[in-house]
Amino acid sequence: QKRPKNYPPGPYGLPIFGHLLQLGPSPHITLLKLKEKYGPIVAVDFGSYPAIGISDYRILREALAHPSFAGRPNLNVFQHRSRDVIARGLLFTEGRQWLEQRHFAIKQLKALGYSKTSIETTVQAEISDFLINLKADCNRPMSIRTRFHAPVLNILWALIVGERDTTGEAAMLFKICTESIEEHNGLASLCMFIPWFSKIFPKLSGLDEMNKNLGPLWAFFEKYIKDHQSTFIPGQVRDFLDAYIQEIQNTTDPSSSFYKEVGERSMLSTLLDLFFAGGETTANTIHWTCLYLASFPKVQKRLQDEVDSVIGNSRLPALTDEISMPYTCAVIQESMRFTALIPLAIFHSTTQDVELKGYKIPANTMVLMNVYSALHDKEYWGDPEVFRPDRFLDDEGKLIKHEPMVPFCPGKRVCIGEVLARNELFLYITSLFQTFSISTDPANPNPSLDPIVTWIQMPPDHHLMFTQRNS
Ligand code: HEM
Repeated sequence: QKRPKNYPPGPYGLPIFGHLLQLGPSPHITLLKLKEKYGPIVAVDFGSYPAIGISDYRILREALAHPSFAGRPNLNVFQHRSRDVIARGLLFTEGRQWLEQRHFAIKQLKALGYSKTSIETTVQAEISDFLINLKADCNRPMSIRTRFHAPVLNILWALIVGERDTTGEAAMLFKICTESIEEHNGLASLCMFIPWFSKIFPKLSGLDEMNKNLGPLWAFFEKYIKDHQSTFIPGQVRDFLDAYIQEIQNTTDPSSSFYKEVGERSMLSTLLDLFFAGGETTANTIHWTCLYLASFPKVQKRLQDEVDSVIGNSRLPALTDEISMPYTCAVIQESMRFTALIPLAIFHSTTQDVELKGYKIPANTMVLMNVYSALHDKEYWGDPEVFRPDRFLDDEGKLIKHEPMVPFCPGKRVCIGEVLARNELFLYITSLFQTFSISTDPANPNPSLDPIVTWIQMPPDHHLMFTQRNS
């Protein structure tokens, strides 16, 4: 692709690889370093894909709000995942297809109460079961690596297929998929961005295995889809899946993403999107918060004091408590800031030629929204590498809004699960620390807080000890 005259500056790259090797295992950190020499908008090539990285929260907000930056790159893994020649669903699509799937998902999830207090009872029931299970394992160091996945997925499951997944099969299948992404992370990015690499080395690249692992997950979803199709009564929508089936039945426009077979493929991909986007993210944020509070006992004690004085120990935490618990909210905010869970958001792409801060960026340029750079901006935060929830409170103890706080990427592609995630985080964190004190493993009292970087920043494996309070 020919670059326009005032394309953003950037370092020299290698033939074939572009800057993939230079960007290393933590591209968000490398982009921050490149910012010192080239400024906040820097050109880097991801193998065959020209890309720009944006590492300034003001420019990030401007780009995220602009429709020309709301595309997604057309990568082979997204097509494989959709079992089609183009990506389907809503997470990795753009244009009309994305808008249709996004509007539909938001409308239906709203109708099912996902952003309202009506989801509270479902979350509380899930948490109660989760706490009972945890009590059986308390007072000894244990790995919590995948502990939060099943309860978080169950909440989505209840919304989407109308029942809890009591078998734990969904959580297990997701675990296999995420572990294989983790295992093949480096090579997988080579075959994502240098497509012929995966054709020559399908085994080595890990793409084969990742696709193989998706098979049982697809089959699992298909079982539920078939079940719903055979019991669906038109006009009687029980859950998200029913609403989708109804939409497919009502669609007569052959160019719609809900039309017939395309509609069925879109349904499967949208389901996968909701579970991947909603499960891993929320479960890992709860995990990170437990790790931070075990590592910083004074913060934990202050949070527990607030839980004790506002909620006590004779009832379950409720969403109405949030307004009286600014310190707890500040801890959750700081946990999301400190973690920068999705450090480069999900790759964006320009949908047409566009100008940003005087630079010309052609259509189909991949855009790396460096969320990490905003959440760790040294000039703004002063001490971004310190875990300090008080930065979210003013002198009167009220919550402060900060412009660089963009963990959900406000703008055209803002996370559709933000409210659900925030509600879940509040209920999980308050319930956990109402019931338990969490400490580090005496054999490893200062566990590493360095993340394992894949598309998200995962907590390293370590052991924590849960001790029941007021027992
Ligand atoms: C702490 C939890 C969560 C975090 C930090 C988070 C963060 C994000 C981020 C950074 C994006 C990318 C936005 C962009 O591309 O600019 C995103 C997209 C998305 N999230 Fe979340 N998310 C969380 C929970 C959830 C939940 C619970 C759901 C389920 C309903 C969900 C569903 C989605 C979907 C479907 C998208 C794609 C939106 C689109 O491409 O238009 N997320 N999320």
